[in-house]
Amino acid sequence: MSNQHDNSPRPPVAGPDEGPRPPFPLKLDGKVIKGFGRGSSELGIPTANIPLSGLSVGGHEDVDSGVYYGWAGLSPSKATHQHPPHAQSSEYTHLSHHLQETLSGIANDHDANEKGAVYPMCMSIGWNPFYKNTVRSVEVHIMHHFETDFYGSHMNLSILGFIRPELDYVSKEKLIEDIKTDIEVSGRSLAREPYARLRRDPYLLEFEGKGELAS
Ligand SMILES: Cc1cc2nc3c(=O)[nH]c(=O)nc-3n(C[C@H](O)[C@H](O)[C@H](O)COP(=O)(O)O)c2cc1C
Ligand SMILES: Nc1ncnc2c1ncn2[C@@H]1O[C@H](COP(=O)(O)OP(=O)(O)O)[C@@H](O)[C@H]1O
Repeated sequence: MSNQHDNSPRPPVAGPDEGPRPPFPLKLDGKVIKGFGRGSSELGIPTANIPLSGLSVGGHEDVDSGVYYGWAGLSPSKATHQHPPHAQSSEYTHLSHHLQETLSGIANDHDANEKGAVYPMCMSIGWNPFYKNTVRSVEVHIMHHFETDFYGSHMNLSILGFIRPELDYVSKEKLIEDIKTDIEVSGRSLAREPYARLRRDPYLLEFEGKGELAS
């Protein structure tokens, strides 16, 4: 965690091409709560926060801090109804045109319906050393453009791979640059068939009885 960002080139994908290797998929879920309000305003990259208790649900308190990728299921809300993920390839945020096309190619009718919606995501678990947070947080950037926020929605996460440890940065610009690279790496990693297929995991749209995990 005390690692400092350097300028070495980053690998284009993370995790084996054959598919997720244990402990992945890691599953965790929780209600979307308010974070520190920096994601959108300071970084231009909104991140949906879920309580850290979401981690203990699956017995993953010991999960390493760092950046991960996978699929996120969101319970039905105004946000998920307005823009189903397969509506337009350009709805994917911060991704090159080619990757937008690839990811929209693996979207299907199961992705957004009255049960909710499934999206590609890139997330950080940790202390945000750049901001010197004193509590650990779970922050998820969904690679989709939403017209409204979705606080209060339930989010089911299937984490399929680890990208990198948390780093400290000399500037906000360097942090943003690395998060954008994380998003590209996530898109490329998820587009591989063994990972793309897990978008249809029924768990992602199971929300019944999960309200008690919300606080
Ligand atoms: C993909 C991704 C990677 C991140 N990597 C780091 C990191 O290496 N170091 C760090 O201090 N914060 C990292 N962050 C966390 C940001 O600092 C955090 O999202 C920002 O503080 C917004 O927080 P807020 O939504 O609680 O306001 C990352 C966030 C995301 C989404
Ligand atoms: N693509 C997206 N990914 C994640 N959250 C998003 C996205 N688009 C809109 N949001 C909304 O923005 C909120 C996060 O905004 P942010 O500025 O990071 O504030 P805070 O950290 O205070 O919650 C999320 O909780 C969600 O409701």
